[in-house]
Amino acid sequence: MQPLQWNGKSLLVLDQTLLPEQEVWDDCDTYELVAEAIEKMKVRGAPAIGATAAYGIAIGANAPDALALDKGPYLAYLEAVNERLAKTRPTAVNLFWAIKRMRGLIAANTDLSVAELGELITREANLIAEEDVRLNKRIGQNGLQFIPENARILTHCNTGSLATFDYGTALGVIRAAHEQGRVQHVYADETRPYLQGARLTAFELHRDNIPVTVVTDSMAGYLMQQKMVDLVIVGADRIAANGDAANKIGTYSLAVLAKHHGIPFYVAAPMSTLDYEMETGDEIEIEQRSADEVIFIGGKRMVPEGVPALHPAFDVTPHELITAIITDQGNAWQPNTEAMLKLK
Ligand SMILES: CSC[C@@H](O)[C@@H](O)C(=O)COP(=O)(O)O
Repeated sequence: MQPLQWNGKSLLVLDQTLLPEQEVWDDCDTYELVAEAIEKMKVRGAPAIGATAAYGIAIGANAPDALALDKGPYLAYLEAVNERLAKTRPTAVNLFWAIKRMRGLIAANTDLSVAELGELITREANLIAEEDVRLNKRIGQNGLQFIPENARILTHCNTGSLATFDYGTALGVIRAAHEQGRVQHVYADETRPYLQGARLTAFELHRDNIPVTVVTDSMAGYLMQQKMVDLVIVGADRIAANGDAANKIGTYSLAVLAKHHGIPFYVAAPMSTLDYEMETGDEIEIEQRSADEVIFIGGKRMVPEGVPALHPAFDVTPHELITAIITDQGNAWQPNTEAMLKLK
């Protein structure tokens, strides 16, 4: 199930905060509405955020008021659109990758008319979305070698169709392995506090008839101890030049547990998630979200009044804990700076 639908003028965004109970599509016809959809996590997952931002820029670039501007003010306005979208979420580098790509396109085509630029930007957004699906399928194929027959797989957060334009990254590998009959079972961590695993991964896999069981995040160690897991595979929001990988909070704990139990731990991501400008994961900004997202579940208070809560939305898994990074360009086995450079 794709999380976005482009109708040529506006972007329909499937509100993932309401899944699995309700399937509500928001019609975002201004770039501000697109920015808010990313901020409120109606659309989430690194590649999906990148594609959404690209469409946000296309919507901004083709707004009637904008098309009425002269070239100079139009270019300045486009930069304001880019800046607004860049402020939505800090950790997933795909957002900044998409904006950088649009900036480059605009800079290389300033000789075009305002209307032509608007059209060019829309075509680029469509290209980014289409490319995403193609790259995810390649990630799926590149990851197949790591999935044994009858694999019992543990995954975290949601890295599927809903987190991309379609197919998925880590879930793309699982999908590809399932197509070959290799998947015995998938355990989906519920992924507190947003429950992307329980609400979204379980929703997607169940719909696609891939056997899935939801476990709470704290059950992972038990599962590994009971020899119920053959491998762990997760996605990433930003991977530094040395292979350190930022992903949904709780990923690091899984990697430590996997190491302790001698279970391979894989990270799957498109090349647009690799940030060679950051030498190590220490440089990655971790989004700090509202404590209320931890304190309340479904509107019900879970923490006594007056007690604070923390909500770092991501953590960084050091490269030493990662067995291989799987990308559309190939895989980095036991990733380090040298292995990561070979992918570039
Ligand atoms: C293919 S998605 C990879 C990551 O973006 C995913 O694992 C993740 O951490 C998503 O976080 P989210 O906060 O739901 O946007």
